[in-house]
Amino acid sequence: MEKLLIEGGYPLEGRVNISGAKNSAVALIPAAILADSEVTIDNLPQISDVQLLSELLEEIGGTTRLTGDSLTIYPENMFAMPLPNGRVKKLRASYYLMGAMLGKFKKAVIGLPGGCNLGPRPIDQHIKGFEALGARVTNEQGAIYLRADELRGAKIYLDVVSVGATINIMLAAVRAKGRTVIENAAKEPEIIDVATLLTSMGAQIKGAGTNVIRIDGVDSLHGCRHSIIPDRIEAGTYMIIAAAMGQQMMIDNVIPDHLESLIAKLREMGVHIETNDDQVYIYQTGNLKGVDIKTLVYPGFPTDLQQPFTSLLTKASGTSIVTDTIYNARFKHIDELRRMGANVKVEGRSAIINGDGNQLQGSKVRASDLRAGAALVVAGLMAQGVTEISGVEHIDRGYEHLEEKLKGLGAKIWREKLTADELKEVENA
Ligand SMILES: CC(=O)N[C@H]1[C@@H](OP(=O)(O)OP(=O)(O)OC[C@H]2O[C@@H](n3ccc(=O)[nH]c3=O)[C@H](O)[C@@H]2O)O[C@H](CO)[C@@H](O)[C@@H]1O
Ligand SMILES: C=C(OP(=O)(O)O)C(=O)O
Repeated sequence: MEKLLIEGGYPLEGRVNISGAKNSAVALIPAAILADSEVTIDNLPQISDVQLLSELLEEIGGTTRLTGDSLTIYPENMFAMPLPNGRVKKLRASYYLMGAMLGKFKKAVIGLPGGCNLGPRPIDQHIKGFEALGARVTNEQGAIYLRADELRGAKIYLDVVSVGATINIMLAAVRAKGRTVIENAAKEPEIIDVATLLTSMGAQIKGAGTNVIRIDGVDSLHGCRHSIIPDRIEAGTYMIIAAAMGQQMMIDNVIPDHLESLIAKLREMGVHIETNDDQVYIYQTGNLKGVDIKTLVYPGFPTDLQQPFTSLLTKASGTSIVTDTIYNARFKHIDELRRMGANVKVEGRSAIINGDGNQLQGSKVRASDLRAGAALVVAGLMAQGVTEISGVEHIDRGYEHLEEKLKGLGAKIWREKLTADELKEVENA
């Protein structure tokens, strides 16, 4: 196990290139199961979630070949191998194997997913969707068993706007007989990306990116080639880093429209931002003003940027209030920020940050989840002295070449193995 070390306080400058989106990649890879010939996915981020999913496709009989940032998936020999345990438990997006395998084989056994511990993360809407399509679904000792004689299109109203349920139902419905209508669907850009891949495979999907998606099932889907959209959460993280420590930073390979809510909030804080088709330029701003944020479904402020944004707010003047309406307990980073000297507390569903005159100090902290890790990286870059972040395996789930990218901007960041004592601490935690 490893830890990240950051010697903070250095101004950052230069360009950083954004990778393909984690939350697209992790749905596109399972989607390839539905094809009857090879699927190539370009602009793939090198992150551990992607590696785990490639291995899962191999477990079910597929072959994968990674060339640079392109993954070719050969689905011809895949079969409905039960996956009740093992890798499926190590990431959230393994739940997409349910929709894809149900669509292709009309059966699947998939262990309940892992992923970031953000409080309860039910999958009842996924199951409601599969059942509406005609599947029998049972939960047996922590694994979901799905079976259908045939899948039939249905009208499905999601009680909660869910990215995962919207994509999972699409994956199964593209092979159902007749029309499926998903109402109150999520509208995230990653949903459009998955619909684009499925359409290139021969699926009939209308309305992805709106709250009503119509899918007309087809008998078979073929291979194709698809390039993943840029990761708006990685881009947002670097924009936050630029606002915190950047003198002049150019962020390349971004779709600025995907980040309107963040851009608006950064401007409200006094950050200077210019955008063009696929770049965001941020330059030194001097004093930052505190702002309030409330996370919402897309196009609202993304919950996945709430944690790194909180770190930035420790530097802003006045009091800021951060409310997460998607995951109201997504505040595990707060105690760690306090360890670094931040004046921040959690009250109910909100974090209250008082940034006045507060200089963070390098400390030993632990990343409890992916974006808590990103928050601690932002804080470490801002802090005086050295910050040691353990729990790096969470960060590796979602940030490609983090140290290289930050070093390219002038950051002092490196990785070391945990000492024997630190390993013991982790084991006992
Ligand atoms: C792999 C992936 O893409 N992960 C993203 C996805 O997670 P994920 O797909 O798990 O998140 P959802 O959009 O499903 O969750 C949104 C809200 O709906 C609730 N809910 C969800 C499903 C369900 O069946 N029942 C239910 O009550 C959740 O508890 C949460 O409060 O969207 C989240 C919200 O943007 C992001 O934080 C994650 O990065
Ligand atoms: C919560 C996240 O990921 P996952 O849903 O994969 O746990 C995230 O990307 O911030």
